Amino acid sequence: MNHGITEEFLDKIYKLTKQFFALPAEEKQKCARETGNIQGYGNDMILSDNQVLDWIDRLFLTTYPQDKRQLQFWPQVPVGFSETLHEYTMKQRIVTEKFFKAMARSLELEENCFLDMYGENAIMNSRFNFFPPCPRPDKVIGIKPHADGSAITLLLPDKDVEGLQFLKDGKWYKAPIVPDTILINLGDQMEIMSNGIYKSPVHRVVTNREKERISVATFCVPGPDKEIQPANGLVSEARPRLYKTITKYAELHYKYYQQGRRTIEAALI
Ligand SMILES: O=C(O)CCC(=O)C(=O)O
Ligand SMILES: [Fe+2]
Repeated sequence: MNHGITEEFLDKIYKLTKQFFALPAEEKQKCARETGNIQGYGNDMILSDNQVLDWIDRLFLTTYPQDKRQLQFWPQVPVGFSETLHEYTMKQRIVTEKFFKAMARSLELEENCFLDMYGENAIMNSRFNFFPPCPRPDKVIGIKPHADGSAITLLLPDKDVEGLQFLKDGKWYKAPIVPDTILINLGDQMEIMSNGIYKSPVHRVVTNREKERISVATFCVPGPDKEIQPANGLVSEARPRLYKTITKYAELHYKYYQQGRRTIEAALI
């Protein structure tokens, strides 16, 4: 996609992410998540005793709106990390707006139709993922199968190491590596707004024995005050409404994810 973010800039994010995860543990711990808080650095959150943990370390930061930032979790090292993340966030805002408008036009809807539902108070969360080499890739997964709970996700997958796979017709397909490209993944809330015309794909990340892998996913989530529902123009007798009106979907999503269930089922009429 022609997103107006240069390859050099994406490369900078890629390098800073690698540098952050390469820091000694005690340095990363300065950004450590506190119990009950999703923001910060840590491994997979534990919600139940029988949960199978994902093979992953991550740094999760709310980047937008700016007053939702918890800057105590933003790394001081590597130098430039926080400034670059701020810059990336502002660039991503522009991409998001263009994308929602293009999606509306593609369905012959009024241009701001999705953007209005997404809202002025929409939230952006950036998750920096690190998958260490895994001695048992046959047994352990990096991120369990899921569809994103966002409206859309801007994803920067690793430039060199594969791992991301998409499910189609019961089979897993590898996402090809395309360096310095933002992959826009549709989340469940886009599926709902489009009344199921666009689907949020199920995907997972597999581990490998030799190489570490990183990725940066920015989840673009409608404002907590917003009601998300199929756009009026996409509901007709021929195509009845498929989804309920939902709010705060992202909160529900995490619980469903850890139980290995698809959240979208909760939204189906
Ligand atoms: O690591 C990747 O390529 C995908 C990450 C992902 O699916 C997620 O963070 O939701
Ligand atoms: Fe995902």
